[in-house]
Amino acid sequence: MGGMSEPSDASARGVPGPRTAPQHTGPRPADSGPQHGGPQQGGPQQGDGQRTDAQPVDAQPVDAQPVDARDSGAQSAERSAPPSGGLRYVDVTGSREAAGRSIRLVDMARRLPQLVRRSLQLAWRVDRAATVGLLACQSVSGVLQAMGLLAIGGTLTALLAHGDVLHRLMQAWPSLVLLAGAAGARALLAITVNWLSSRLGPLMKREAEQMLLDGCTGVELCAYDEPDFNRDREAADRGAQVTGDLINEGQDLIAQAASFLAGAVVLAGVHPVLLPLLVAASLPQALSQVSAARVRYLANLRSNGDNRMLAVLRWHIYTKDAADQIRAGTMAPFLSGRYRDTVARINREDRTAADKGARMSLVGAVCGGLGSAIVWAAVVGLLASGRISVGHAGTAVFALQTVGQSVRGLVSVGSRAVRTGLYMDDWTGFLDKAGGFRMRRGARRPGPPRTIEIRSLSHRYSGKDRDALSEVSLTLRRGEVTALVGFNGSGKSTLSKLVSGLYLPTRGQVLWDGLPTAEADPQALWQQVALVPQDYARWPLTARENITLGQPSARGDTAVHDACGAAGADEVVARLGSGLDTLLAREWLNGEELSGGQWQRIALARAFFRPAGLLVLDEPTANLDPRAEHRLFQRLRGLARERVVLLVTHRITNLAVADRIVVLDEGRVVQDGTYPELAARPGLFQELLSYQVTADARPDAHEQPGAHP
Ligand SMILES: Nc1ncnc2c1ncn2[C@@H]1O[C@H](COP(=O)(O)OP(=O)(O)OP(=O)(O)O)[C@@H](O)[C@H]1O
Repeated sequence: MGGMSEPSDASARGVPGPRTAPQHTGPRPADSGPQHGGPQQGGPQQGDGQRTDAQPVDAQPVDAQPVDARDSGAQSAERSAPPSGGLRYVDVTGSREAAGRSIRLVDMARRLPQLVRRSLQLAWRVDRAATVGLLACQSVSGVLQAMGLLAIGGTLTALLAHGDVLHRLMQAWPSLVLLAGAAGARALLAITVNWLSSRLGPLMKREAEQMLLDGCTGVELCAYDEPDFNRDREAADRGAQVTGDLINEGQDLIAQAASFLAGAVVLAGVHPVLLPLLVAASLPQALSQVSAARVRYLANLRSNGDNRMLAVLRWHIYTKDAADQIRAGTMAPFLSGRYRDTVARINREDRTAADKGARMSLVGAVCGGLGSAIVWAAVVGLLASGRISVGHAGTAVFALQTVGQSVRGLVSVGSRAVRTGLYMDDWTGFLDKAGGFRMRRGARRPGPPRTIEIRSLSHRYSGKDRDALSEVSLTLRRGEVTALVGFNGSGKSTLSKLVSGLYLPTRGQVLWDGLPTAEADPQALWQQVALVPQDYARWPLTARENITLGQPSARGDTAVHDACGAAGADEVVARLGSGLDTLLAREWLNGEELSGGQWQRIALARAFFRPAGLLVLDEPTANLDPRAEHRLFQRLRGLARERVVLLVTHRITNLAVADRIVVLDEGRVVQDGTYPELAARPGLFQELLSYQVTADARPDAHEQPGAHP
């Protein structure tokens, strides 16, 4: 832990990113609210992904994959972007580009009702009263707008009629009262709509996040080995964050549509030719707006790889994790240079898009101006030919303005809503997809295992062309410590995860007292698992919570102290300012930082605290000092008395504690026996032993480097 780690690809993108990071040392974008050590860069509004009203359609992120993972379907424009020193991100499916190209007027018209429905569904789920209130306010507001426009007509007709001024004013006053009343009521309704929307937006966002979290915790662990799953999960996280915007956009759309309808009804009443004429005249401008939005969107899409690269660079430049290495390695000029080159490419892309968008807007504005001139000419023509009265002409002026504004508003809000809808698609798509990985195992609840039988087990990770484990058969027993040894990549951790039921075997079985892990209730099974993985979590929680994992024992702190004693973590806790109540987080989070070895002791205490029938220790002493390591191995035998213990370690000399040693090589069991047996038998174990003994015993091991010739 604590080494240089890259941000997740979503944290690297220029859009609202995920807030998920398993450990407080891990990277995460800055939009994640209270952070525990993640990057302060990036965040939700980076680079081209800035979501502003002024820029209605922005970047859709592409999906981070190493460049060689690109498939033939990747037709993304990112291919043409110059690589950023080898590593770059590509859209493996090209789906985002396709989605971007689909921003057309007709697609918008098709998608908008769907989006409004979707936003209302989610709103209904979180707050029915507010949803009903919103809809009611919008409907009433639309009706009032139509009444207001009609009242304008009545007022103008009365004021422009023949007769004395007093009489005309007397005729006009009911319409004037209606006009003022409608305007006042609409203003009040607008405030209410605003209030209800701001109440609903955050609720919807949190609900969407909650649904996503539930979706994620309920999937098989193997899902995380699927590139598609990871890509979709991060995209979904961004989608969850924009769900709150959808209510505002949905409301804007409803308001604009109501305003359009009100104006249209009034305009149609003035003269039937005016409405179609106005809509036809507004079309070129609407088309140019949508085209300009598409150009910006696609340009942002082309820069996405570079934007992600910027976030990766920022992460490494900003954070403490790499700060020492940047200094000691004098890397700052190199990293800044790469950052500057990447920024220059993005700027070029932005400028081209801005120029093209401006040209399109200009053409649209000219066409719009011509269209308006035709409509106004029609009004004048109708008035001159006596087909409409002066009062009607006045009404037409206001209605024309209303309809024109709402058409422009519909297009502008529509393109924003369509963009939000694309993000939302990622969210809903993921929730559906998570179903594909959702845990569907049996319902039988295993107790503490007496034996765990691994029967002809093979396992292959997704996308790999060879098995990580092949035809492994062995039996683990309660009261025994079984050690797994072998070279890096020989399959030790994989086997420990299969034994723990975290993975299900591709072939063969893991049987807990005869019950296959695939048929056991996973939650009940994991109640019986105490696991210290190689990369254990450093939860930004109190020391107590770090040990109990939020599941305290009936024995209270006594059980916690016992576990600490067994793990050597009692010394760590004793030095903490507030003992078990100390927050184990970085100082800027008001916590206390621990060293790597101190963390490892806490992780061990966590496992020893758990009343589980299987204890799995994967490299449990990698960070421990020799004394702590020695003590741990001394205690292991006692711990094994009531448990099945599986130990993965490279510390061969400490293996004497194990009842049985299983040697793995390239996913196969090549040796199996006690320490004395294996030490005496030629084979891989002897070889491993010889390296360690030789390294420790080498006379030159303790000499000064300068003493060598
Ligand atoms: N999540 C994964 N997805 C794909 N391949 C994986 C994954 N985890 C491990 N592997 C592959 O499976 C093989 C076995 O890995 P495993 O982690 O089990 O080895 P190990 O013996 O524990 O290694 P080490 O001693 O380095 O910890 C390796 O080739 C590794 O690349």
